[in-house]
Amino acid sequence: MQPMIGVIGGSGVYQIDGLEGASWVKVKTPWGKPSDQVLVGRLNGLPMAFLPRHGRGHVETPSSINYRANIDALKRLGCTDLVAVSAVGSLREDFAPGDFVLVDQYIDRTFARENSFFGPGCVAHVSLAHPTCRHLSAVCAEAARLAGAQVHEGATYLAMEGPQFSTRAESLMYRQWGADVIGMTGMPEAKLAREAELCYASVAMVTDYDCWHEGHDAVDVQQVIATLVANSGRAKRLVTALPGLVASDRAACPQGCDHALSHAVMTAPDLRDAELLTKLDAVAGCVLR
Ligand SMILES: CSC[C@H]1O[C@H](OP(=O)(O)O)[C@H](O)[C@@H]1O
Ligand SMILES: Nc1ncnc2[nH]cnc12
Repeated sequence: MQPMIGVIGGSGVYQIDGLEGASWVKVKTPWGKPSDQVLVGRLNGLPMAFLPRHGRGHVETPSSINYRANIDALKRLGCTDLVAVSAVGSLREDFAPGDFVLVDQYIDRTFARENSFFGPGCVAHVSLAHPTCRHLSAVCAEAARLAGAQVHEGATYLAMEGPQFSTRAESLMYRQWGADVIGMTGMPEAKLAREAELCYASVAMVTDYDCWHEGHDAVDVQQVIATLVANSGRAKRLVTALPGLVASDRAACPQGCDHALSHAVMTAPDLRDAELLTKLDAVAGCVLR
């Protein structure tokens, strides 16, 4: 099977360069509107899609992003692998602004977002023990090194609701909990990618030390933007390196991300809700049909 990489751009990443035959396409989903149109094209012969998570011009807040529509749209377009790029605050001394971090665990503190494709009439429980794809994360780490970044593999991402940044007491508590980085969008994005049986890697770009560090000013938007601007070349080179590192003939995911729903659906076939099954067509059609 030929892979197709979907890149989800975070704060400061609203466009990717170098796609051949690129065009912005409108994708309709049963979950409502995605954050924006999706840029589709080819990079070094591989089909790619790009969706700015907050929309071009940064219109959606972390809580107003329609995560279900975004993941559905990318799956509907044929994506097999998602690379999610995010700005994060660092909760540890050795993750410095400018560093790239491959997230492999989450603590989900979000509370005002739709976090599942499933529901009454089609109940499913996927495993999140290993919420990101190890294989795709290793590919992204290599791409980040090729792009000249300082890379840390393995980190716990604290997903907060926002939009305000944390209080100092919260920031200190998250450090005690063992979180390494903090952001506002990693969840439910990773959960939904798993439900949609997509390989998902989170490339977090450290922009600040949040507000726990005695030696640094508390985070503000200017700080985040300044670091993102300084890092934009590396982020672009990372994306450009991806097609060369992904096999053109894609084997099954060694971790089973592409079969996450195989034993997850609980609802008896004759009691499943027809309307919900129709909505699930793109994300889960292959196990429900
Ligand atoms: C501009 S600072 C806060 C903002 O940046 C991060 O966005 P993303 O994860 O999409 O890069 C953070 O999660 C907040 O949404
Ligand atoms: N310190 C921080 N907290 C939450 N989200 C962020 N995004 C970038 N820096 C952040």
